Amino acid sequence: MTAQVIKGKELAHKLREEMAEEVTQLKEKGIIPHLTVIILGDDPASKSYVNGKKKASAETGISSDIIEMPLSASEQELLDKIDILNNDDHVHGILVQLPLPEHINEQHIIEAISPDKDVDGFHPSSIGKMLTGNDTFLPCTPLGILTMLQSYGIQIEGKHAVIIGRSNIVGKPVGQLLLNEHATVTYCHSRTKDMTAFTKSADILIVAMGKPNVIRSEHIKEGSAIIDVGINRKDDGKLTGDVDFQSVSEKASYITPVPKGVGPMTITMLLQNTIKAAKGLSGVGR
Ligand SMILES: Nc1nc2c(c(=O)[nH]1)N[C@@H](CN(C=O)c1ccc(C(=O)N[C@@H](CCC(=O)O)C(=O)O)cc1)CN2
Repeated sequence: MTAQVIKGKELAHKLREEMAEEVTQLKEKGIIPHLTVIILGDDPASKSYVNGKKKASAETGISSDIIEMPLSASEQELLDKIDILNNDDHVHGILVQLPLPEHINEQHIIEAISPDKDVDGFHPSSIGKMLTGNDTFLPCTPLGILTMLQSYGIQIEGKHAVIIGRSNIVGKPVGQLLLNEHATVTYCHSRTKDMTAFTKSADILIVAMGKPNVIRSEHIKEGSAIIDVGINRKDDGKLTGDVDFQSVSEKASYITPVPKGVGPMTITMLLQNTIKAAKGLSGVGR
C-alpha cells in the first residue's frame, strides 16, 4: 500500500481563498477583522511563526499587528498589554506566542485574554465549551487536524484514534475533538507502557512527541491514517517530523508530510478563528 499524502499546505491555501471572500463581504459591512499577536524575545522559530501569521493574515485581507516585547518583560507588563487589547474595539483576536519565558506564568496570561478574543482557543472558558461540545474557539492545531481528516473523507466515527502526546496545545484537545466526532480515543505519553500495542491498533494515529522519526512502519496498523505534528530541525537545517515518512507511507493509507502538512493548517485555523471573533464581536450572524 502507498499512502495518500494529505497536502496540508494545498488545503490551507484553498481555505484561505474562501476566507478572503468572506473577509471582503465583512469589509462591505464595515467590519475589518483584526488580529494582534504578542511575542516576547527573538527566538527564531517563534519569530518565523509570528511572521507567517502576519503574512497569511494580509493574504486573506485580515488586518494584523505584532507587538514585540523584550524577553525580560514582566508578567504584569504583559498583563497590562492584554488589558489594553481586551478593551480595544478594533482588535478582534489576541494571541500570545508560546512558549513564554519561565518567569511568566503561562496560565495567568491565557486566562487574562478575553474569551471573546481568544483566537488560540486556550482560555479555560473555550476549553470547557469544547469539552461539552458547545460552540467556541477551538485550538488551531487540533482544529487543523480535524479539518484535514474531514476534507480527505477519513472516517472518524467508531474508529480508534490514538494520540501520542498530552500537551495542552495539541495532544489533549485533539483527542477531545475526535471524541466529539465519536472516535474511541486513547492517549499515550512518556509513561505509557508498551506504546506499540496501542499504536498498532490505531485507525488514526496522531503523533506529537517532538522526537524525529520515532514512529516507523512496525509501529503502525496497515491502512491507518497518520498525522505527524512533529517539527524537528535536523543538523542540515531541514525539517523532519516524528514519523519516518518513507517506511510509514508504504503501510498507511493516509499520511501528512513535514513540512507542508499540519503546520500551514495551524495558521489557517487562526485566520478562521479571527474571522469568527470579528463576526461575534460585531454581532454578525447572531
Ligand atoms: N500561541 C500559540 N503558540 C504556539 C502555537 C499556537 O497554536 N499558538 N503553536 C506552535 C507554533 N505555531 C504557531 O504558533 C506554528 C508551528 C508551525 C507552523 C508551520 O507552518 N510550520 C511549517 C514549517 C515552518 C518552518 O519552516 O519552520 C510546516 O510544518 O510546513 C505554523 C505555526 C507553538 N506555539
